[in-house]
Order: sequence, then structure tokens, then C-alpha cells
Amino acid sequence: MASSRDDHSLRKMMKKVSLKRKNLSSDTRRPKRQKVLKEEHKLDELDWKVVERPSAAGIDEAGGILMLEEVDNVEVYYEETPKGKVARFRQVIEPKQNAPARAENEGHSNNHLEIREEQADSSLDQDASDEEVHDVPELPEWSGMELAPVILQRLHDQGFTSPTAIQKQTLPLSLAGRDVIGISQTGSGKTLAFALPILHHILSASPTKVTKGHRRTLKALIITPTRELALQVSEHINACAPLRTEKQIKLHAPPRVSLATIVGGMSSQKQTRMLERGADIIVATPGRFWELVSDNDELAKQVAGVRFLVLDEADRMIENGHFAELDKIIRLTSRPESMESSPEPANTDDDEERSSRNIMQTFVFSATMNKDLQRNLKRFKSSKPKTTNGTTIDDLLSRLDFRDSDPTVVDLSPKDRLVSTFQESKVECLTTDKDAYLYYFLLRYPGRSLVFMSSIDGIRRLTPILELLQLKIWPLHSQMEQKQRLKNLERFKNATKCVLLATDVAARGLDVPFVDHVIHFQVPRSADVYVHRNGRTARAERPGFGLLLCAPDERKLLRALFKNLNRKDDEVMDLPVERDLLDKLKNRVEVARKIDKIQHGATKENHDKKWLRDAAEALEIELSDEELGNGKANNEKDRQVKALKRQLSDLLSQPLMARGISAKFITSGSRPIVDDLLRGENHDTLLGLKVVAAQDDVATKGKNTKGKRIANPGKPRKMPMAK
Ligand SMILES: Nc1ncnc2c1ncn2[C@@H]1O[C@H](COP(=O)(O)OP(=O)(O)OP(=O)(O)O)[C@@H](O)[C@H]1O
Repeated sequence: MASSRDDHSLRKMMKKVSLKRKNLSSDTRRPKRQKVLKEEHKLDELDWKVVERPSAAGIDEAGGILMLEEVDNVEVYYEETPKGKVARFRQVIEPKQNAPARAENEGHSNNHLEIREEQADSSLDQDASDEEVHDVPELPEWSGMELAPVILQRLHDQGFTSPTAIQKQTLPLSLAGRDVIGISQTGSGKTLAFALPILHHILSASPTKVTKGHRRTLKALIITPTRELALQVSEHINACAPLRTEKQIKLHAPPRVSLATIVGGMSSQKQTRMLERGADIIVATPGRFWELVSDNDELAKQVAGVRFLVLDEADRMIENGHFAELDKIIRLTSRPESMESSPEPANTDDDEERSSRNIMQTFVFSATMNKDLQRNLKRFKSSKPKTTNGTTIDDLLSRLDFRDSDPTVVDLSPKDRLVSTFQESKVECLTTDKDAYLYYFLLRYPGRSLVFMSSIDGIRRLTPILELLQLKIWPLHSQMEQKQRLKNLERFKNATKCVLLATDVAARGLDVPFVDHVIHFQVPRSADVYVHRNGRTARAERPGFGLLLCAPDERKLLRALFKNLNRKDDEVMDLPVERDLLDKLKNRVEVARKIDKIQHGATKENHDKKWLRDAAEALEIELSDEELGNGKANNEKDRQVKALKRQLSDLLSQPLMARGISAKFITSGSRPIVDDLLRGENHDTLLGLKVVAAQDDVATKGKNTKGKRIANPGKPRKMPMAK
């Protein structure tokens, strides 16, 4: 430690001396009038730089914009060409005080970037002391890990005073250079379990000198199955990386740890630029990353020499149609057959490459991974059936070239695969009644609810109905634009009483704090999906609640699901439902459905009519109002919608009273609501009911299918929370 400090001071001194010398010599050489250079560039060649944003993932109020870039000193002018006006861009290179006239003296062109980076680089060295943590926080629970002080500081800042179980068990292994397969329940902190060793490795090395022609070497490649998860993983890593001082930001000093997020749905040109600048860590989804790496030999080389390879939610990766790309990426990180058996590099010119290839660490994490697979790992190590075309998780793991002869499997998943702070329940009802039960649940237990549906069409059908019922609801599915997906996710994160209606694109890994309820509108198709969906609530030891809506034709599925989880379906508690209220809500739902049906039909018709109008215009024929559908039928529909909307608004304005409540004499009913009113425990919209958490209501009133009360229905424990 002492010697590294001495080294550091020495470097600082030397830097000052060399800076002085530079200034001195430049003063003597600086010409009186400096020439301003103007150079012609293509849009992509300009000196773009990423703009600091409040949220690391960039998904904030700015409308879901993923990344902002700006460029200084660019003149835009227009040139007349045979094809019309074309915009041209000219970078204006003004001489800098600290690095004057280098372009002229050394004949360099386009050295603006170089000058800026050189300044940044010197500032990094000068500022290194700012980055140091002077008072390493006392975090005894982390002490055995020997993590870099700045990481401890950042963990402390986030209130992470002790490692979670999976972190405690895997970090000593990964910090000791081992390959790790980590399996632990949803929300148990797996992201930092694989991210902290990577950050520690980068921060323990001396900072990379970022100058033109010398960019960062890629240290870690993290692959995740969905875009949202990739952005979230980046956000979690950034939250543990050193903060930049104001001075460093002002001087455009490069960050100590540079991270690039490469996902589909955003400009690949921007991502290419980011990669050209170089990054220590890349977090990516397989499709887009393969698109970029297959076109870029330099990047492929970097991937081949990567120090850490991480597959997050590995088992999902084989499901979502990107297996082929993932396989090709994995192949890049594999050693050629000749190197596999030589743990120590031979003494050749390629020594450096050989040694980096031999020490790559592989981390594979998920909340679900079957036991056979874990047992099979050792078999894979020896047999490596790399030529099979199947797409099972076994197959995926068989393709990984673990450098460790004995990768360690840390499996902390609970036996019934349920998080201990999670309470589940179910409602058995007709398919046609599901909308009403959902509406009932959302009104009865207001909170942040994530509703999973098995089809995009289902989401398209239900969203407008719940909107008509005046719920705050946003859809999320793969056919939406990425920007809109992120915007809706961010809205969901920031509101309190709201609903996100999503497909399984939101089932894995998403860490939305304080999701109160997960509702399965249909019985999920596998136990893994059920586990991951439920994992969006009850995270980091907080309480959470899950509700399954099961139609008669789904009963068989339900039984199979619970059998898979080693449980009986009749152990699951039924949600207690106030039937009177449910009936009233059914009326509202019915009217909302009618309105939507007419409006939906009208939208479709308008779409068809637009096509007809356009065709008629192109053929220069005139169509009558009747033919264009502008006639009586349309007016009739408008009238119907107006009447139904009036009816719905009427229904929505009527108070919803539980059985046994008198609206006129609130003290006379069979329910003691006055006390609740006085204590402020009354439900806002359902008169006569108390405000109660769904899990508490189920625990006290719930019965199972056989009508039995369960003595200890697994009431969620309240645990100490991280900030
Ligand atoms: N040591 C810690 N102490 C307290 N909270 C932590 C700790 N480590 C991580 N967390 C928090 O716990 C939450 C869940 O972490 P994370 O998203 O990594 O879970 P996960 O195991 O990857 O879940 P999933 O399987 O659903 O992807 C996050 O909000 C994270 O910031």
C-alpha cells in the first residue's frame, strides 16, 4: 500500500514537471496568430462525446432517450448537388492553450480529439487523489472480501452494509479467480455478485491511459437476454463504480471505469462510436452485439482476449431466439483446441494473448437452473459436445470454454423455489370474468402492480378497457418501440398506484423497487416463468404478493405447474373476494368493454377506409360518402359510444359500498366503519373496507380450495431493508 502511494506521488510530480516543460516550450514556439483549421467530415466521423445524464441507463424523464451525444465546434453548411441540397459538416479546430499549434507543428490533422483527451488524461493523473477514498467506511461484513476501497465506499453510499447470501458465497471464489455458476432466488443480488469482481479487477490495475490510438482494452463482456435488463445491469454497475469529481467532468476526463451498453432498438452508429472509443465493460444483448462484432475485427479480437465473460439469466438466453448469436459470441471467447490443454502459456510471440485467453473467468448466473444441468457440468468439461445444434441450457453450457478445470456451482435456490417474503394466492374463475377480478384486485389493493399476460393481443385488448376504468396503466411488450418501452417502464417506476401490463419481456431480472403485486392473468407455461415473474416483487427481502387467475381449462396446467414446484395446487390460498362489490365492478367492466369494442371496430374501419380513399385518389375516381363509410352508420356508432361513456361515467361516480353498509346512516350498518374512518384506515374507493395489504388479507381471511384455513400460511416476514 505504502509503495503504491509513493509511486503515485512520484507520478504526480513527474506529471507536473512534464506539464510545465510542455507549457514552457510551447510558449516559446507559439506563433503570434494561430490558424483555425476547418476540416470536412462525415457525420459519424465528428468528435461526438457522450453527455453526462442523471440516470446511468438514461431512462428518465427525457422520454426514454437512451444516450445523448454532443459535438463541439462544428459548422454545418449546405451544398447544392445534382440530387438537391446536401448538408456538410466542418469541424473547426481551434488552437488550445495547453497544447498549442500541434496541428501545424506536427502536421497532424483532426487533432481536436487528441488534444482534449490529452488534457483529460493529465487531469486524470492530477485528480487521482480526488478519486481516492480517504475514509474507507467501516463495513465489517464485507471485510473478508478485500474489495477496492472505492467499491466499499459506493456500497456504503447505497446502504449495502452486508453482502447478500449469494454475494457472500460467490465473491471469495470469483475474487480468487475461479469460474462460478451462481443460482439463487430472484432479487437476491446476483448482479453485484458477478459485477463486483469485475470492478475490483479494473480498479486494482493502474488507470488506462486514454489517448488517440490507445484505447481501453475490453475487460468484461456481460450478456443479458433483454434490453431492459442490460440497461439495468449497467446502472447497477455504474452505481458501484467511482464517482467523477466536478473537475474531472469539466475537463472531460475519461471515467475510471468505462462501460458501454449495446442493445437493439437504438442507433447502432452511436454504439459503434462508443465501442471505437473503447470500454472496460460491455453489457449487451446477443443480437445487437453480434451484429456489431461480426463487422469489426478489432472488437472481435478484444472479445477473444476478454478477462471476464458473464451470462446473466443464462437459461432465458436460449429461449428468446438469440441462441445462434450467443453461440457465435461464445465461440469468440473459446480457445483454439491447441491452447485448451496448456494452462501455462508457451514461450511464443503470442504469450500475452495466450495468457489472457487462459485466465478468462466465466460467470453464469440465474434464479432457475435445473439440478441435472448442474450435475452435468463436470461431464461437459471433459466431453465438450460443441457440434450439436440443440438449444437447451445444457447445450449452451457445453459450448462455454470454462478455463477452470472445476467450475463451482453455488446453488442457493429454495426448495419450493419461492422467496420467503413472498405470499401467493389464486382465483379460479371463468375466462370472461378475469377482467372483472383483475379490476377488483387493483381497486381493493392499490399499489404498484405488474400484470403478466401471455399474448401481445391480450395486452392490446385489456389496456384500453382498464384506461376507460380510469386506472393508471401502461403496456410493455416486444412489438412496442424501444423508446416507448423504456418510457413506460420509467413511468411505472415513478408512480405509486399503477399497473404495468406486460408480456414475459418483463419477467426476468427487472429490478423495479417496491413492486407490490405480480398478477398472472393466465397460468404461466412453465415453473421457471412463474418463479421469474414472481421475482419482480418480494425483492431484496421485501414483502411481495402474487395472484394467479386460473380459468377451468387452465386447471390441468396449474396442477402441472405446482407439481413441478414440488407442491400441491390446493395448498395455495384463494383470494378473499367481496362478491357484492365484484358484481358492481362487473357492470363497469361490461360497459367499458362495449365502448372499446365499438371504438376498436371504428379504428379498424377507418384504417381500411383510408386505404380505399388513397386508392380512389390515385385512380382519380370519386367515391360517395356511403362508399367511404362516412354516412349514417358512423353517426350511429358515435352516438352509441357517447351514450355508453355517459353510462360508464355514471357508474364510476357511484360509491362502491361493501355489503352491510348504509350510505345514509354510516353508524347503522353491520360494519363498524366510523372507527376506521376516524383512524384513517378506511379504504378510499370501497366504502366499508379497511386498507389492508393483500398478503395480510389472504393470511387472515384466505382459505384454500378445499375451504380449509391454513394455520401458518406463510405470512411475509418483514426484513431490514437496504436504502
Ligand atoms: N448487498 C446488498 N445489500 C442490499 N441490497 C442489495 C445488495 N446487493 C444488491 N442489492 C439490491 O437488491 C436488489 C436485487 O438485486 P439484483 O437485481 O441483482 O437481483 P437478482 O438476484 O439479479 O434478481 P433476478 O433473479 O430477478 O434478476 C437490487 O435493488 C440491488 O440494488
